[in-house]
Amino acid sequence: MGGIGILPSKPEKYHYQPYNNINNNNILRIRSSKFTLCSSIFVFLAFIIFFFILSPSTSSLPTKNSWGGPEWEKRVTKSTRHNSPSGSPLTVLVTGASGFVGMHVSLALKRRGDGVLGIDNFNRYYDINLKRTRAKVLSRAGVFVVEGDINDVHLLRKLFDVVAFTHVMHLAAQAGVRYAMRNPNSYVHSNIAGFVNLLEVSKSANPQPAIVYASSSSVYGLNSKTPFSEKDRTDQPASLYAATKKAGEEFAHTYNHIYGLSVTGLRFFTVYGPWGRPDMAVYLFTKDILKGKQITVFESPDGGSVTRDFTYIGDIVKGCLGALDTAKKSTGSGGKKKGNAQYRIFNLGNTSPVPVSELVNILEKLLKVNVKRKVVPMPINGDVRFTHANISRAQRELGYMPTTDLEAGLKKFVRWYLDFHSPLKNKNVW
Ligand SMILES: O=C(O)[C@H]1O[C@H](OP(=O)(O)OP(=O)(O)OC[C@H]2O[C@@H](n3ccc(=O)[nH]c3=O)[C@H](O)[C@@H]2O)[C@H](O)[C@@H](O)[C@@H]1O
Repeated sequence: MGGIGILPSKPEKYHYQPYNNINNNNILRIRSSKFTLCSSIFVFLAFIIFFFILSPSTSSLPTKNSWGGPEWEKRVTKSTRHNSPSGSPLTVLVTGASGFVGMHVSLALKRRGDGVLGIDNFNRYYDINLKRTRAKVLSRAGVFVVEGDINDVHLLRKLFDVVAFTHVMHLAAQAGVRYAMRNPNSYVHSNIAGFVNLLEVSKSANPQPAIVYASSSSVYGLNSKTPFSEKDRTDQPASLYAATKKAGEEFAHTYNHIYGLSVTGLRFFTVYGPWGRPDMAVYLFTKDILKGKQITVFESPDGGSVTRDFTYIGDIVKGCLGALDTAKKSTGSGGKKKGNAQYRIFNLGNTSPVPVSELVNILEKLLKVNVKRKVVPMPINGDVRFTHANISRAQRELGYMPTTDLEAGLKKFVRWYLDFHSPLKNKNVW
């Protein structure tokens, strides 16, 4: 893992001691300071080993990092080459490229001829094999995914030295609403520190890229006005995850204001589909239903159903591309603002909330298995009762129009799931 804590957290005072002032007393002091230095190094190493290797709170951090060298640079440059017969192709850095949304967006960009480079830390929050396989699919399409962390300032600077990115599609995050109570630090690390690091490097780049970043429907928290509009309150987060996503939005605004970075935030509403995340309900339920295991379905504290505005990945990809294509250039360069820059935020949802119980009914029908379900009150872990997107702003400004209803989208998911997990499948074909 490279680069954790590379940006200084505390200012330090520099003590200068001239070389020619060294006498015998000083030698004794130097010896004792050597001892202090050695013990400090030992304590420091013990700290590093505990926090970055052994500590369970950082177990989702990547375990290896490898980048640099002429071959690596060649691959970076090749991946960002355009292949577009017309128009003005983009050069996009996609963070979290081996994630669910990251893989789909990277592929879509590459297929239409844009230059795309991915970065992903391949952490172990969920099945690493799924992430590696997504990276293989990308590699076959000509997208190189650099293995590294967005907290690594040296790596990010190097990437901006090698490539003049026009856009950053920032999708890297510690995802999952419920896991945030178990491991809050990993959310702060990725969703706040990592994002700020990326904004820092982007604002200093010349040219500055336009930033499009993933936010979440969870920022609406306890808002009860439906459908959720971008103008509604987002200052009542119900989960630690939501709080870090909201913080990300605030940092994006600050960098837009101070440095002239063009920023666009996309609030995704429970995205599902092929290559989806194993920690999410659609994947989780499918896996357990097929194993004949009982699934747990949450209901609201008053006994009502919990509903979500489930949004199909194909629709989300169109929204992401719409945001990239309409993003205006940043106005600053090399860390200096030269004028006001574009600042936008959009809901990307499906505008038709479905109760989770209905999601289970559809899966039951598609999988042809009688579902054993246990209905329990929603745990107090930050889940919200319902989400429902008002998408008129995205429709107007991005041409965003979701076209996949839950049943059609689940059909595609199930087909992929069965294929991906088929014991007959030769894994090398991915
Ligand atoms: O749209 C969003 O903002 C968020 O959507 C999802 O969060 P969530 O809506 O909780 O998605 P799932 O984990 O797929 O859960 C969907 C629904 O199933 C319910 N569920 C989940 C798991 C379970 O065992 N039982 C159960 O009833 C949840 O309460 C929720 O209502 C993602 O995990 C977040 O990363 C994302 O930011």
